[in-house]
Amino acid sequence: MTAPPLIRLKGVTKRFRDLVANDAIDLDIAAGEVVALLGENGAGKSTLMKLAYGYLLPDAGSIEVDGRPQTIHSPRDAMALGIGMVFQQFSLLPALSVLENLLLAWPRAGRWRSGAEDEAAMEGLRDLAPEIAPGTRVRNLAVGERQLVELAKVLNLDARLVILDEPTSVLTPQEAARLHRLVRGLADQGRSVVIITHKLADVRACADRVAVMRRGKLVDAAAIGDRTNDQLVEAMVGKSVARRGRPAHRRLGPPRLMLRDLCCGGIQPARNVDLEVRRGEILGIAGVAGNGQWALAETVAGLVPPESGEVLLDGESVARRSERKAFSSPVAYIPEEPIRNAVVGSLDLAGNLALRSLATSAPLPDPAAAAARLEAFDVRPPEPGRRAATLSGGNLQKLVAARELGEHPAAIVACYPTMGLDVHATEAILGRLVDHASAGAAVLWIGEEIDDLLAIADRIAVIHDGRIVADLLPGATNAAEIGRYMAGGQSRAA
Ligand SMILES: Nc1ncnc2c1ncn2[C@@H]1O[C@H](COP(=O)(O)OP(=O)(O)OP(=O)(O)O)[C@@H](O)[C@H]1O
Repeated sequence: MTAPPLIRLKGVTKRFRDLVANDAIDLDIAAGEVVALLGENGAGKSTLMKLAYGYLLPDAGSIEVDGRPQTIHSPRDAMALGIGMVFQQFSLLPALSVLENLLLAWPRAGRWRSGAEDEAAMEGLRDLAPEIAPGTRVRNLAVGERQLVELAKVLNLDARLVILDEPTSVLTPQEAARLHRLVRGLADQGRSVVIITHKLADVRACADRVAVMRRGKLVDAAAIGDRTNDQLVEAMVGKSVARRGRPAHRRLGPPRLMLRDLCCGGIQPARNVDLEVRRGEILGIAGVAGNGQWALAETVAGLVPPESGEVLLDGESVARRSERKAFSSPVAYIPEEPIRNAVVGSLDLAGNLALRSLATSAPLPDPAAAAARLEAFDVRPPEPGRRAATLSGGNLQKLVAARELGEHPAAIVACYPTMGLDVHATEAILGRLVDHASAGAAVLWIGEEIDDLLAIADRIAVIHDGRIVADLLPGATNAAEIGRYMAGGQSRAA
């Protein structure tokens, strides 16, 4: 007799009012198996895994663990069954140290804290990331490091099934490779992993099997060796996606956005940045997260005043000098983690589109215009009156793009604008950046995918430790060279 799967979802359905987020899904996950869960934004992946994790309850269908029916009422129930989940938004407390965060979730905590307990709580993390010191405050960790702490927290709960929700969207290529090895290591120990991802590289590197969702339904499930990448993309979006490259004959005009000896403060500052972005140019900035990109972007976008130096747009200073100016900056801005930094979850979609107008007392766009904007950016569902917090992660990202890229900005600062987006939406957003540049905008694009930067940016600057260490032409460099500059290996001025 064959052993039952670790978890079996049978006819699982979840509705949010009239929206069927999961429609009679059947899915088995065996012990020791890595399943990649794919699907376009809003397909229902996170919802399905939240059902397995007891964060949501199904409206119909059943869940079996080790062959026994279970009602998983809460994450606590899930953890008792050996099911753990690492979310897109982390649940660590930034003001506490790494060790304190691990102890807070430590299931075998005694009445009094002991050195032995500290050691045991840290043991898992030591295997994952020996370089992370227990006393470091979480707020001082790079985002990739935070994710490893979060993962250690889940593994400390003796999880037999680890669910990872888009774990590599914020990681550098090197960190992603480490995570892939780690996932394979977990499978070798007999643990199961579900990895929700938009990246086919993740699927190829570590999955045994793929399951593809589309509009709430499971549309394909197969061994990884039985599907090509083209087949997977087609299963996800229903049609093949044409890649757009750099337009061959774009004319670059005079410098439009100029950063002059710009110094930006903060925990990860940027120092003495001199950059020019010409009219019609897309300047890509590559770098490992936490090397000053955040400070640079917030300063250029006019949210934070510079420590020194200048930001000029068409010769005029756009650096923040007053509170009021922060909202009236002419620079369109997609910040890092837009879900946390650029959306008001309790406001409806129309309100979020109008945030700049609300802040500057400009007239509000009418509801029909808001609906048209949501349609144009493929925000699903495109309902202006819907509360933003009910959108999927990728659709929230599209909402911010719809606000910032919907008009005709003279300059754009876009931080990781395609993070968490499916292939289709990624192409749409990159296409918008190209179109704005073609119309004369100066685009500063802080990117996560080196291949995308190489394919689309006109120039790539690399930031390391707050300084621009290289200024490269895509035709004269490659991913390996950029990776070396990102790691601080060398420096080269343009
Ligand atoms: N709490 C909620 N209330 C109302 N609708 C919701 C809620 N949570 C999710 N939805 C809707 O359910 C659908 C599926 O969302 P889900 O987050 O599962 O998608 P996803 O495939 O994980 O997307 P992404 O790749 O963008 O993260 C979306 O249309 C979303 O707007």
